[in-house]
Amino acid sequence: MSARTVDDLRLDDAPLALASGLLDGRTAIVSGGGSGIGKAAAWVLARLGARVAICGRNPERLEAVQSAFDARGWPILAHPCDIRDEAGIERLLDAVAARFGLPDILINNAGGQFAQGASQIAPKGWRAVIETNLTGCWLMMQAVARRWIDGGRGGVIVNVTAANGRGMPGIAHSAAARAGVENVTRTAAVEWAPHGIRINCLAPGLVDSGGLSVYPEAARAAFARANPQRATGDPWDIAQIIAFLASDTTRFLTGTTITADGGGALWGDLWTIERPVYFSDSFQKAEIHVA
Ligand SMILES: CCCCCCCCC/C=C/C(=O)SCCNC(=O)CCNC(=O)[C@H](O)C(C)(C)COP(=O)(O)OP(=O)(O)OC[C@H]1O[C@@H](n2cnc3c(N)ncnc32)[C@H](O)[C@@H]1OP(=O)(O)O
Ligand SMILES: NC(=O)C1=CN([C@@H]2O[C@H](COP(=O)(O)OP(=O)(O)OC[C@H]3O[C@@H](n4cnc5c(N)ncnc54)[C@H](OP(=O)(O)O)[C@@H]3O)[C@@H](O)[C@H]2O)C=CC1
Repeated sequence: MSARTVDDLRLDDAPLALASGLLDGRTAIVSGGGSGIGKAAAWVLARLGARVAICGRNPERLEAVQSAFDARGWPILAHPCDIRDEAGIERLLDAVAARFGLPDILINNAGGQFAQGASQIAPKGWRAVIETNLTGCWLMMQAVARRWIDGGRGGVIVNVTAANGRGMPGIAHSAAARAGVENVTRTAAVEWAPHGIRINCLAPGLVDSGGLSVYPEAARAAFARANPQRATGDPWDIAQIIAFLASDTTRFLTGTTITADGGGALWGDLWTIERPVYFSDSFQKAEIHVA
């Protein structure tokens, strides 16, 4: 696991931070479990003993993970679902209930965005990202929490957001959505604590998953230099922290956000679109055009 690329992932062999068997008897739902961070999370949770249900829009990706789990004898449910569709979420939860019973863990990982300057984003694009990264995440957490509350039992939610503390130049819609998820997490952590529901966020910095292919080549080339470690993380790094947050090891942790970004919140200049000349090393102040 030293080379931090998704191609090098050895999901079966990479060392686990937590004791195997820690999640024996638990059921976890992982949204976006067919690829990248969600797929790695599904693997970690299964290796720790959990039964796993994965969802996403693309059935082929889910089926590939299902086949891999079947080959290992790990219980899995692969159920296509768009997290923006509340009726679809109810069907997902019904399918999980029929197969495994009420889930114990929700990993709210599905999400994505496109890179575009803030002044250029069309209303439809803004709504698509907010619907996915904020509303979709919310619909999932509310639907699962309702079932826990109705069932008189608690559970654990991990919301995967993105490191947004210094803003996210080039993805303003996602920055707004992720900040919203982090705040509703703090709110729900208080409101749902009486029901034994714990909820936290994990905010990754740049992680070398297939999802990065949507960014311009020039921006991608600079990603690995945009933090003090001068490296991207890999999905396994993030998956281990997801499992940590999902386990009873963190039973005293709720309403918080863990940032895993190689120190990018402290140092580094990240652009998901082409870096404006204003921010280049060669920029001279006289170049500023003041009307
Ligand atoms: C220091 C700091 C550390 C910060 C460190 C953190 C950095 C974070 C880096 C994050 C990395 C990742 O998340 S990597 C993983 C990300 N994976 C992805 O992003 C892939 C998934 N992305 C998506 O699925 C899409 O982006 C998303 C829009 C959300 C999906 O929605 P839909 O399928 O409904 O959307 P579409 O139908 O495709 O498009 C809807 C509209 O959105 C707009 N739109 C869509 N794609 C567009 C594009 N490329 N360019 C312009 N506009 C676009 C158009 O208006 C579209 O309308 P029309 O014009 O009518 O078509
Ligand atoms: N890689 C990175 O550098 C970072 C990633 N993140 C976030 O981490 C999460 C995982 O990303 P990553 O693994 O890197 O990238 P991927 O693109 O591989 O993963 C995104 C997953 O979300 C699913 N998804 C997207 N939209 C929906 C939807 N509307 N309904 C259901 N599923 C959906 C996708 O499946 P499908 O397309 O089949 O629906 C896919 O499996 C995302 O929320 C991402 O934004 C945050 C910070 C940095």
